[in-house]
Amino acid sequence: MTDKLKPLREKIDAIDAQILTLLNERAKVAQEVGHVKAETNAPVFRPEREAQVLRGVAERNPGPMVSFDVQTIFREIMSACRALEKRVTVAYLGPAGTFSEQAVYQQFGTAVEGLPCASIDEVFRATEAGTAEFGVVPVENSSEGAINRTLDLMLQTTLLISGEVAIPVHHSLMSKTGSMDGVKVICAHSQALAQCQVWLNQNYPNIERRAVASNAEAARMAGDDPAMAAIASEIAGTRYKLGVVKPHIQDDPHNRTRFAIIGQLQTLPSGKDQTSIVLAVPNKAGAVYQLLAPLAKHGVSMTRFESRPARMGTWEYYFYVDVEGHIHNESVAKAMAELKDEAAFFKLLGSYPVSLT
Ligand SMILES: C=C(O[C@@H]1C=C(C(=O)O)C=C[C@H]1O)C(=O)O
Repeated sequence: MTDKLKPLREKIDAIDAQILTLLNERAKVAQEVGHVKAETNAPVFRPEREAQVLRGVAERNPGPMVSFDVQTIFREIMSACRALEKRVTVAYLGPAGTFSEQAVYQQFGTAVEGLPCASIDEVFRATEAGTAEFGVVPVENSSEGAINRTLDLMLQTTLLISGEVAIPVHHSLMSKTGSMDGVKVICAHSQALAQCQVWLNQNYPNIERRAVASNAEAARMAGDDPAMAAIASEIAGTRYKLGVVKPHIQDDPHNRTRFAIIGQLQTLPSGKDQTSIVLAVPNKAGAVYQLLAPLAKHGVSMTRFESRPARMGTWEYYFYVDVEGHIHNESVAKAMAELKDEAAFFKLLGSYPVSLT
């Protein structure tokens, strides 16, 4: 056995030596890119370029490595290279261990400076103030729909959407002891409680459910108090030394949350992009139908349509619309210009690469 392994391990050692040399060659070029950018004060993080690199390695991947894993590795390589130019600071809904933190790493890799914030409002404030160059905020969940606070803040902010990232959301029931003996309350963010309600009704209908600021906060509380259980990610559970009572209790096994990367950056076209806008229409018959006509006219596909009450005491709405393509594409630009003319209110939220996952 050892005789057979020895030459194979020598092969791996030789390949690793080559990988190491190549990684550092790449890192040196990234440093040069950093110097060029510093001369012109150009942005360090370029989401469109990173999306192209990640799509490219998946397209060219000959296997046997699966493309998802190749992309994970290249994301980390780019993250480390980028950190040699400058370590980007990213605000997110904390504390550490939340799905928002996972979304940060999914987009930026782990060579970033995370800035955990107490609320979605604070993520916007920290990014607007420049304390963080980017913020990561939840936009919608596949089971529960829009994250209304984010949509409302998008309306007011001067920031743009620079990118998006979707992550699978798996909730686990956890407690200090790993059992439900003596547990009086199950804590989680209200969204997580909603995403697990069928399972909770079937399994623990008589235990009180309490909504807290975040799942990670619930995990922290459960770590302090054996009478509390938490619904959170297992990452958060590990952080607060919880035992798993039952993994993956979310009602939808494909539960996902989409996050927006917000910042000052207007991302350039990557070749596979999306544009987000907010609109309001005059209060008259057929207005919404008419409003969307420019999309059909210019062959622009709509991928999302969400409404929010305008909260001005009347039955008026803001419409959050995502379309395929970048504002620098002629058809999208023309459709947007016409929409803007027609609408009672129009705001471009940004154009950015479609998320890989
Ligand atoms: C090297 C660059 O800077 C960053 C790092 C990248 C990389 O390592 O490939 C890609 C884009 C940027 O976020 C670049 O802009 O090309």
